[in-house]
Amino acid sequence: MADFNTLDGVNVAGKRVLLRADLNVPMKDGVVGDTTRIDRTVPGLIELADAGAKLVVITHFGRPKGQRVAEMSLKPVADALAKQLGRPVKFADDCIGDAAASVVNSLENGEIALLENLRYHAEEEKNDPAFVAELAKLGDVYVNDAFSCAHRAHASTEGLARALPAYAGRLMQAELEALGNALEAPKHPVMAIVGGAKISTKLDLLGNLVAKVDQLVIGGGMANTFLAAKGVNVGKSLCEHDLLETAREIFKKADAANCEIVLPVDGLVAKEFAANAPHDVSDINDVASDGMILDAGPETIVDLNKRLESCETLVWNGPLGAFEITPFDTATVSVAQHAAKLTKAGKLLSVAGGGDTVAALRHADSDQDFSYVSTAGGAFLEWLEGKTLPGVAALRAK
Ligand SMILES: Nc1ncnc2c1ncn2[C@@H]1O[C@H](COP(=O)(O)OP(=O)(O)O)[C@@H](O)[C@H]1O
Ligand SMILES: O=C(OP(=O)(O)O)[C@H](O)COP(=O)(O)O
Repeated sequence: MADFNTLDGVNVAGKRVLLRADLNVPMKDGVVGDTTRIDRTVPGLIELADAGAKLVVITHFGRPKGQRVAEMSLKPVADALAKQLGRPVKFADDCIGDAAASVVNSLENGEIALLENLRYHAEEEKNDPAFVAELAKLGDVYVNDAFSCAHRAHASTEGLARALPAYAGRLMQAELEALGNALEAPKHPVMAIVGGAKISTKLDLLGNLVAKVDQLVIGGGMANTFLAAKGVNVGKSLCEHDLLETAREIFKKADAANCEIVLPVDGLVAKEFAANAPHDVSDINDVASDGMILDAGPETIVDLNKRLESCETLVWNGPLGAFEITPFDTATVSVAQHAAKLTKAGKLLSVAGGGDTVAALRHADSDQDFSYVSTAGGAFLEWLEGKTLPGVAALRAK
């Protein structure tokens, strides 16, 4: 039995259900680029709406840092959500105050509304009690269906669970069950691939992850900080130069835990971040000082695919390159397809997660063949570390 409150047996008819979803989806030119997070949220919303709830969906989008950044409005997401639901979605252009209240008050049983980006208010990430109270006014019960945000102790993921009767949504429940089944006692050797661009928020967790896995492949933008920590010149590549000491600590922890850290040996280097930008294959020690490493190179790809063949389990968060722009999707696509092939042949258990990682696997046409694809990236890695996730802890039976 789950050690958190689920929706089983909860009567939501006529109640205002404040549901925290994660609709932080990849967006391209103002249009949702990958609907996985929406698709996975929809069945839980339909269950609640059909049970007669007045459903108020709240989510963040991007990192606007408390500002009303127009490109981070949820309006296009409301349209995509309505399309996937096959039902109308009312939209309020603020998540608190009169704008939110008037939309919520207009809901009939079974109707659905989406409120504007929670992170337009800096108080959201601060888990500010007054902001929690403002949000709590909009609901009779709270449902957290955002497993991919459960590693954040924010107002909408943690504070609200303390302010209202609180339950795990169906997606949250399914994610925890599926990850538990797949990875509670993973078969070794275990390889983790961690790439992507959220370096500062993911770097710390790598220090614990090295104790759980046999090989840690660091790729994408994340790799550059580790390469720089080893004295490699990464030119103008995405790199957090103030985190080099943290990266060095992780090398030490990996050594102590007998975990091999695998870094790229070559890269595709371009002078601009653009599709089809002129680029060279460069040895990792010869990156031009005005160049950016936008993908792993061919030698690295061969090495990673070979390593995968002697692994039993793969966990993956974060693409190996800027996969949205060709040809910098090459490494991600190749490794995804190889892992999918090994999984299909019954030789590998593969679990991947993260908003962009899922989009990358779809782009590689490999998502169907992975053993499990989670909507979560950072939260999934923190769960794997064995950390208590604040968003889950707050749902524990009280
Ligand atoms: N070498 C790189 N340089 C710049 N950006 C990169 C690089 N490698 C990957 N990225 C970017 O990382 C982003 C995904 O990172 P992240 O958000 O951490 O993944 P996820 O959403 O799956 O957790 C993608 O937009 C991709 O373009
Ligand atoms: O996309 C998300 O996480 P992920 O990149 O780890 O998959 C979540 O929406 C959390 O977003 P955040 O990392 O800005 O808190």
